[in-house]
Amino acid sequence: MNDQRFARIQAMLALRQHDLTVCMEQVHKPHNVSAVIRTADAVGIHEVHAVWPSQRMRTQASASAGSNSWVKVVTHPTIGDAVKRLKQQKMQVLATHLSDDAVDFREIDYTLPTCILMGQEKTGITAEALALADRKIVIPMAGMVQSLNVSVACALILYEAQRQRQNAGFYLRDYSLLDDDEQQRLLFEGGFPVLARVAKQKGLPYPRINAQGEVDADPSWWATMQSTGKKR
Ligand SMILES: C[S@@+](CC[C@H](N)C(=O)[O-])C[C@H]1O[C@@H](n2cnc3c(N)ncnc32)[C@H](O)[C@@H]1O
Repeated sequence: MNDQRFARIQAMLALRQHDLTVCMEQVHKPHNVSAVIRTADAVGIHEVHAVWPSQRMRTQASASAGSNSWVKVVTHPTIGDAVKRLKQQKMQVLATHLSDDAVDFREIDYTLPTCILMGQEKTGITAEALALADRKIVIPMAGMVQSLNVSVACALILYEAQRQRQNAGFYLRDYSLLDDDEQQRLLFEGGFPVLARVAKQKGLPYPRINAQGEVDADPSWWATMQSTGKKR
């Protein structure tokens, strides 16, 4: 890949906040899912979670502006599975909830490993999610409507987290805290999208990207990439 692209992806990797995430509980409108993913990318979130009964989540390309390829979406069959995994990662799990006993979202310390649970468009957060969460948070409302759009609410909270993390120096790193395999995946898929697509189709492992931003693969890997797969 060219030097500029390589430098840009490396800079993005260094700013990724490995311990900040969002979990969408049955958020089902594609434009909302895509808008959440787009905001996640903008604040440097590398992985978001979704409770979704089927594996495939529908997103809307125009609302995500390409951010889908940079943000990994991990789906879970139940909220219990999702929260279990997040707690294994030592995250504080914050449920967004429109209730009197929820705390103002600006009172939270987002420099701690944090997951924000967002609820379904119509029905909101489930009772099960509320029971599993560590705290409930709310964005104060002073108008006539009861709630905000889910992606708007998510953006407000994520940018408060971004503000706190920026003040704490979390966006000043020049090295990435993501694990090496994940950095390599993003460098290959972002730097060589056509090769990545072919490698995926052929079931080939991704090669390493070297310090110059080049594909470091042996001749047999290239030969398999170029083969048509047809028998002669
Ligand atoms: C349209 S709201 C759902 C409204 C639903 N009737 C309820 O009572 O929760 C969809 C989601 O957006 C988020 N949300 C919207 N407004 C919010 C607010 N003022 N504070 C916190 N979260 C909010 C929550 O995640 C909520 O579950």
